[in-house]
Amino acid sequence: MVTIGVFDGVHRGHAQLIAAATKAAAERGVPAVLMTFDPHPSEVVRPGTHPPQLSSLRRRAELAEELGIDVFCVIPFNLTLSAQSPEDFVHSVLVEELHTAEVVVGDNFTFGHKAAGDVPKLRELGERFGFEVTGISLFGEHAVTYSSTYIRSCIAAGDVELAAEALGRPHRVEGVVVHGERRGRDLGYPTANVAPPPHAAIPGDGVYAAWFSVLDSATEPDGIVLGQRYPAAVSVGTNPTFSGRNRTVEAYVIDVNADFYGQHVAVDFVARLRGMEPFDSVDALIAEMGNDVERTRTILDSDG
Ligand SMILES: Cc1cc2nc3c(=O)[nH]c(=O)nc-3n(C[C@H](O)[C@H](O)[C@H](O)COP(=O)(O)O)c2cc1C
Ligand SMILES: Nc1ncnc2c1ncn2[C@@H]1O[C@H](COP(=O)(O)OP(=O)(O)O)[C@@H](O)[C@H]1O
Repeated sequence: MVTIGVFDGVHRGHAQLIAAATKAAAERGVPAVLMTFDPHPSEVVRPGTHPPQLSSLRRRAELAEELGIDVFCVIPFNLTLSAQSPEDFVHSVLVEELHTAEVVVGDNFTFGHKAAGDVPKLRELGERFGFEVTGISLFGEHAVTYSSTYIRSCIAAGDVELAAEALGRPHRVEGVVVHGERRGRDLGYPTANVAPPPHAAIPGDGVYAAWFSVLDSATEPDGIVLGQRYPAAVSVGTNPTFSGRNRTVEAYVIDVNADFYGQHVAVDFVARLRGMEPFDSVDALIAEMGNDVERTRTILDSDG
């Protein structure tokens, strides 16, 4: 039993598809296989068009496993694969490699050269090669169909609450903590500057309440439990008060004093507090940061 797609974000629509796939696998007594592609097909077909990425491959694998997928299979996407006809793709990958008994996909699934294959085409090929095809209707709420594209636009607009509703969890930005301008400490708010991987979907400039966690580490920071979430007030932007140029993601971890440099960390964006502002004075910025921290405490207290 195979389900196929990019599955970026593993959102609630994906979760429904995966639920149908794992159920079908259990009924047949076969492993539930999720087949995905890397790099993103659009980057291969039209270089320079990589969409902002909601989740790393590793994170997608973790989330798929939590949802009951047995085998997470990554097909290296390249021009040769993109040039395959729908028939060749199905024959070489689904039939010869995986001996698929059933394929579960979303109703909008397309495959093969120029996305010429669709669900009816897959059904036709299923009849020819002897596998069943289940098409799942797309899931949404409040008059929107949940999709990776929709969630990317929520995140770009800074609406992390809407993104979280569609994802079923807050949007996560992962990265390594790097050195910044060494200003935070003097302001009274040291910030862990998170350097995300290329293409990561970063919320629009602003200040956010978020959960911060250290993911894995050779030397865990003093007083920090790996994987545990800590409340943080997070700034995304160029620090216009200081006429900064680089866009940074910086987390002030509340009530914590630890050395985060070099750590692999995650920031889970829960709520947007305000926009990024150029303040007239450093004191005005510090006062506003104090407000941000108090609001973050309140929001995350009720978030559990
Ligand atoms: C909660 C919070 C809110 C912030 N809001 C702003 C802001 O509105 N305007 C701004 O210029 N910088 C803002 N910053 C960023 C600070 O300017 C930045 O953290 C400080 O310059 C330290 O930079 P450094 O980490 O490179 O040393 C904010 C930072 C935090 C943690
Ligand atoms: N509560 C905290 N939240 C974030 N970072 C902290 C905290 N306490 C100590 N730190 C440490 O301070 C560093 C940030 O200090 P800062 O003065 O902002 O310098 P820079 O931005 O140049 O790294 C973080 O990378 C981390 O190692």
